[in-house]
Amino acid sequence: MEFDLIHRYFKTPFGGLAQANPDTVLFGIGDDCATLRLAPDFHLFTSTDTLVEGVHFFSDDPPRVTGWKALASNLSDLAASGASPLGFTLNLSLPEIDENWLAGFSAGLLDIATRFNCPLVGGDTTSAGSNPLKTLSITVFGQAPASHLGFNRAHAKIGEEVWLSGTPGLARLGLLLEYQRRGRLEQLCKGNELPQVQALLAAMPAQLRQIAVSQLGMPVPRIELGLQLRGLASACLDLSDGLSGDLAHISSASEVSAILFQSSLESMWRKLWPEIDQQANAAGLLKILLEQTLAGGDDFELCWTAHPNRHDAIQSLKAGLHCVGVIEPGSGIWLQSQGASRERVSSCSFNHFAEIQN
Ligand SMILES: Nc1ncnc2c1ncn2[C@@H]1O[C@H](COP(=O)(O)OP(=O)(O)OP(=O)(O)O)[C@@H](O)[C@H]1O
Ligand SMILES: Cc1ncc(C[n+]2csc(CCOP(=O)(O)O)c2C)c(N)n1
Ligand SMILES: [Mg+2]
Repeated sequence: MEFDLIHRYFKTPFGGLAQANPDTVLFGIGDDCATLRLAPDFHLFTSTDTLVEGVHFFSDDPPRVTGWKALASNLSDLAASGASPLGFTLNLSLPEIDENWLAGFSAGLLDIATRFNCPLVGGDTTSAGSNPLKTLSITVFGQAPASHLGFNRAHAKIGEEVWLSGTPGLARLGLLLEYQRRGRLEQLCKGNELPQVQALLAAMPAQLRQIAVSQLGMPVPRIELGLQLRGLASACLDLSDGLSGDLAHISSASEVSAILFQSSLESMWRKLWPEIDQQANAAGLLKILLEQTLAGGDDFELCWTAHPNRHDAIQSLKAGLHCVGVIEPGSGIWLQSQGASRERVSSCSFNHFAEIQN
């Protein structure tokens, strides 16, 4: 039965993509192992990520969106390492055969796989047993020249600048909107945070709401940017848990502190939401926006450090890159306000064993 499924939903399209990459995929779906060829003098990069229904995606999410996001979150790890995609494997654990879901899921997966030239080369399909929820695991493979050793989290140095791509925090707004749409917003907001978050969501222009929901469901992994940052960035990671939690990985591995400038984070938001200053309580809205940016999650944007003499080269790579902070001696993450006072930011990574789920 599962052989039939694999053929119908996964082998045909991805077999096609694998055939389009004969120099890379020597053997794809159908054998005990897939065989991938690295370019001469290239290193293999690999990363794995699991999506669990109800934890990483909603049960009623369009399956196309779930298919896209499953591979996007893995490609984002390659991007953060400055590696280019070679292929991926997919492990599916399903409570039942839902043909509609499988058709949508494989369409979303094919879409992003084609866009990033990353063929499906193998996997495993099992029943979820008595577990009623779907679990999707992807392992992605990529390569980079041996001269590029990735961007080690321990390589941030004092005096370097802290950069962000896109607008971290946007996916968190998307998540808040999706919880609100399902009448479950209070599950994401602690204590008296709820009315402030409701005010923020109510003030968002319709177009920004759409962008936020799309950033949550269909993030675009920053593969090209990761390649461009080779030789420019020192430490780099992708933001999956949230800016404060993920940047804390760099500060603790590099034994430094990271100072984020409130004014730079606010200008980042003003570019996307220029009308915010016309709102009655603009300062209050910006404050909540910054809290969501720091606590965030699901952004799949890149965060990196680089020597200031690389500033112009980085700024000219593309639009939408923001220099938002600096690396200093010390430890932890700090938010520096306009008045020069500094507050330590408590790192609030997504905690799988604490957050309220379904
Ligand atoms: N069960 C495990 N066994 C071995 N290593 C693990 C396990 N879980 C996580 N790791 C490793 O721990 C490190 C941090 O894992 P984590 O999943 O937080 O990665 P990340 O890149 O920071 O986040 P994300 O995967 O969401 O992008 C990674 O190097 C990962 O390979
Ligand atoms: C339905 C639903 N509820 C909550 C969230 C938020 N969320 C789940 S896992 C995670 C961090 C990264 O996980 P990991 O560390 O496993 O990569 C975040 C921010 C979501 N995406 N969907
Ligand atoms: Mg990562």
